[in-house]
Amino acid sequence: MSLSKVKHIVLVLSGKGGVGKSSVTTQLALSLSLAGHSVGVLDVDLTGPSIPRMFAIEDAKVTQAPGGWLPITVHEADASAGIGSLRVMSLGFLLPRRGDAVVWRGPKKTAMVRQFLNDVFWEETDYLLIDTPPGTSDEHISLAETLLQKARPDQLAGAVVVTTPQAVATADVRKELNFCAKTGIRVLGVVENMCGFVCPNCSECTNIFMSGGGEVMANDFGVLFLGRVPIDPQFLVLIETGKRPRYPEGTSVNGQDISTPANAVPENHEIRDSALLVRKYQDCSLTPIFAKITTDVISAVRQRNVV
Ligand SMILES: Nc1ncnc2c1ncn2[C@@H]1O[C@H](COP(=O)(O)OP(=O)(O)OP(=O)(O)O)[C@@H](O)[C@H]1O
Ligand code: SF4
Repeated sequence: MSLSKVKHIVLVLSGKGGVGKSSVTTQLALSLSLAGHSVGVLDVDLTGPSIPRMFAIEDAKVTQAPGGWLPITVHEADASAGIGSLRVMSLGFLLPRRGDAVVWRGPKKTAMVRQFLNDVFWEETDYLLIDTPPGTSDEHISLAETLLQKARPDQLAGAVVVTTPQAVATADVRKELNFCAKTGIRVLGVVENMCGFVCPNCSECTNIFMSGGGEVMANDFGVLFLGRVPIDPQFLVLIETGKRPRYPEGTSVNGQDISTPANAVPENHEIRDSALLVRKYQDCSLTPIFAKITTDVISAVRQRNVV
C-alpha cells in the first residue's frame, strides 16, 4: 500500500481560503527536512494546487511506476549535512498547463483524492504533510473517510489548523475544528498566520489587524497554540520570484533576531539538488519562526505516540 512506509501523517487544514495553508505546509516541510526527517507533501487542494509553485517545481512531470505514481523529489537526503529527503505530489503535476483550473464536480474530485491516497508510492517517510482544500467540502469529507480507512491508527498523527487573526476567519476555522472533532481527527495545534506586518523599510513588525484570535480559539477548544507568523512582503517576493530576502542588522520579529548574517548559508546545508531552494528559504525572516512551530508539532506528534 502506498502509505505503508509513512510513519506520521499530518493534515494542514483551514476553514477559509487564502489564510496561508500552503505556505505553512511548505515551511513545515522544509523545516522538517532540514532537521533530518524524510518528508512527503501531498497537495490535495484540487481547486488551486499552489504547492508546485512554492517549491519551484511547477514544470515537473510525475511518472507511473509499478508501486504507483512517483512523487517529485525536491531534494534527496544528505546524511553528512543532517538533511532528510523531501518529495512532493500534487494535482498540479497532472494538469496539462500551469495555472489550469480544476472544474470537476464533487464525485470526480472525491475519486481523485482517493486515488492520491491509494496510488502515490511513498518511500520511507517520517512525515507526510497533506495540504487540503479550504472548508469542510466533499474533498475534506472524502479525505477524512479515506484516511480513517487506509491509515493505521498510529500513522494518523493529527492536524495543524491555520487561521488569520480576524474574527471572520476564525469563525470559519472554528467550523474546521468542529469537523476534526466529528471525524475523530486530533488537532496538533493552531497557527495564526498574517499576524502583523514586517515593514520593508525599517523591518518593524506592526499589528495591522486585530491579533490574538487564533490563540483565543485554541484555548476555547483546548488545543495547543503553535504561534504567530507575521506578513513579510519579502516572503511573498521569495515565493513568487525566488529572490532571496535580506534583512538589515538589528531586524527582529516576535522578539527573534532575524538579521541576515554575513555568511547566511552554512556550508553543510548546501546539497546538490536543492541548494537554491534551501538557500532562499533559509534567508527568510519567517524561517526561524516556522522552525520553532515545527519543533512544537514534532513534540505534539511524539506525545501522542507515547500516550
Ligand atoms: N506570512 C506571510 N507573509 C507574506 N505572504 C504570505 C504569508 N502567508 C501567506 N502568504 C502569501 O499569501 C498568499 C496565499 O497563501 P497560501 O497560498 O499559502 O494560502 P492558502 O490558504 O493555501 O490558499 P488557498 O485557500 O488558495 O489554498 C500566497 O501568495 C502566499 O505567498
Ligand atoms: S514601520 Fe517605520 S519605516 Fe515602516 S512605514 Fe511605519 S514608520 Fe515607516
